[in-house]
Amino acid sequence: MKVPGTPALELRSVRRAYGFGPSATVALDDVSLTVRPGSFVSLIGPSGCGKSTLLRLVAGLEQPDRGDVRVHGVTPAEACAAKMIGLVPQTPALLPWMSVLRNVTLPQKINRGAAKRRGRIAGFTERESAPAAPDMRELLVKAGLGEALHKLPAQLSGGMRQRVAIVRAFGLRPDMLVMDEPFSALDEFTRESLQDQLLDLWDELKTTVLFVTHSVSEAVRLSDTVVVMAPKPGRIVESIEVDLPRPRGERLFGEHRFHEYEDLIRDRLRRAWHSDAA
Ligand SMILES: Nc1ncnc2c1ncn2[C@@H]1O[C@H](COP(=O)(O)OP(=O)(O)OP(=O)(O)O)[C@@H](O)[C@H]1O
Repeated sequence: MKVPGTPALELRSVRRAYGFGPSATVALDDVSLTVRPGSFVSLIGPSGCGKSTLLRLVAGLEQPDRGDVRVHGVTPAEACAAKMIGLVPQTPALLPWMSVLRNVTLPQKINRGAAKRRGRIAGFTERESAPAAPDMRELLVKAGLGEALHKLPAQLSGGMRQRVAIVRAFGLRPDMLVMDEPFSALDEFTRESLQDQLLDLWDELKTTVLFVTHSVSEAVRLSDTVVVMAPKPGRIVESIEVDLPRPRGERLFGEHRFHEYEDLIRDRLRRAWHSDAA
């Protein structure tokens, strides 16, 4: 059960393999990770290093073969039942027959009981158990979707649709938002503008974010911690704390320290890649 003062996320010696015997794929081997409440953590690493597997374990969609996963001290299944975890997939899953506004307000209505369920989990303070539902119309306007409130998803661009999905996920006030390469299909300009809006929402709503990306600059710009992973077996090779001031606007791209972090992470990724190729 949730215990005050526990990490937002804790993985201890987690192993997850697919298949059996010598042909098994070890997607995650002896993975341990601790995430502070309210922090922004990115997972980065070559294809097949277990990033999505890690997200699925955190979201309670799969079980580890060994080790333990806790979200605020409770199991992912308990955390999901209490709607503590929000998921933003690579491609936004919006209901095509509903307006933007209804797409984001409907889950809020459906999940009204979530606050009560959270309240039943021992250790929640009153404020934590019933976080105030944000005004979705206001959040949509802040995310630059003021003109699109009554449009259908098919009338929006890909970037706008993803923005709606992000607002919807934040609107449920999850304690942990799990995002699997949410911007990978977008052009660079749209991507940067969505990063801005994600950072604004994160700053306002103080949600812990676990974010998968293949982009080094995106990881540095967004994160408090960048977790570098390597494949075969999938594992964490290094957690890098990004000590850059916030807010991290466009000016950051011109700063020397930003590029130093990029170089450091690229170096660790190269090593991870070579260790795989060796
Ligand atoms: N359901 C499954 N059955 C069998 N093997 C799987 C399954 N899911 C993942 N794997 C294997 O586990 C390893 C880790 O996969 P995972 O999708 O977690 O990696 P990833 O880092 O997210 O990769 P990518 O960056 O390409 O999305 C890969 O070798 C993959 O083939």
